[in-house]
Amino acid sequence: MHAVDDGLLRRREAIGELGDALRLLVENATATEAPTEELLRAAERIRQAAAPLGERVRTRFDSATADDLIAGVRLYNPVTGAGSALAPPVEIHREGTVAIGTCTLGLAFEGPPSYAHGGVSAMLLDQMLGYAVTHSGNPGMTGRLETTYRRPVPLHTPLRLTGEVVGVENRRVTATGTIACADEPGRVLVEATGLFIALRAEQAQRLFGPVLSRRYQEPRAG
Ligand SMILES: CCCCCCCCCCCCCC(=O)SCCNC(=O)CCNC(=O)[C@H](O)C(C)(C)COP(=O)(O)OP(=O)(O)OC[C@H]1O[C@@H](n2cnc3c(N)ncnc32)[C@H](O)[C@@H]1OP(=O)(O)O
Repeated sequence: MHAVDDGLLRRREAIGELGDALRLLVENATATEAPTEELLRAAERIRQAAAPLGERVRTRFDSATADDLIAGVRLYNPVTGAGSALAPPVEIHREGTVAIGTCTLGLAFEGPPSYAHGGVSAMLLDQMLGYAVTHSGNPGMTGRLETTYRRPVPLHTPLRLTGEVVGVENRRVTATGTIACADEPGRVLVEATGLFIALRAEQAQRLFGPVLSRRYQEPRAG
């Protein structure tokens, strides 16, 4: 169990506030039919708001200070992260061995008119399967993801997602998942089967060693 001090808690709440504001901005900017001049004024105001946030930033090799990689706290995950403008965000909990996710997709996720983009559905399912795989105690990276689109996924409609591990064979973990409307969970819209590969120690070190050692071994410049 990791202790979370008040400062960190407050920062995480602030990141969630900013994420909410960004998601509202993205949805309104996608849905807007405001006059053209208003679009130009908004663009200028948004650039002004973005500037101070860009004054002190991290590189791809620095995890966010509010994250906890060991405990799996990832505030900018593009599917679940409270701080991500890209995330619906999906809320995930577990019911037995099954991961259950809930979200509603806005117009920013549109592919075919009024329905979700197929790549968005694949991203959500990759996350659901990855979550189930991680919590099964056999974490790995996605090696293959096969997605079957049975029916289009409606926007502005509460969705129910699932993810579940169905097989473990040495370093290969197979998981399946679904997307359905929350009010009709038995009617599958999209389903996926994924193969996740547990990393060898040497692979994990090569891929994630630099980020982990910068975060957990080297003192950070204040
Ligand atoms: C508490 C925390 C909670 C937090 C929750 C977090 C949720 C996280 C959610 C995250 C969700 C998002 C998740 C993401 O988005 S993960 C990001 C997307 N995935 C990647 O970027 C992975 C890129 N690929 C690689 O890095 C390597 O190819 C990997 C590591 C996957 C395998 O490495 P490598 O290529 O060196 O393989 P190996 O030599 O070790 O072979 C191992 C075994 O696997 C078999 N094999 C390999 N590839 C495939 C394949 N494609 N199909 C079929 N089989 C395959 C292979 O034959 C061998 O089998 P066997 O001969 O032993 O039988």
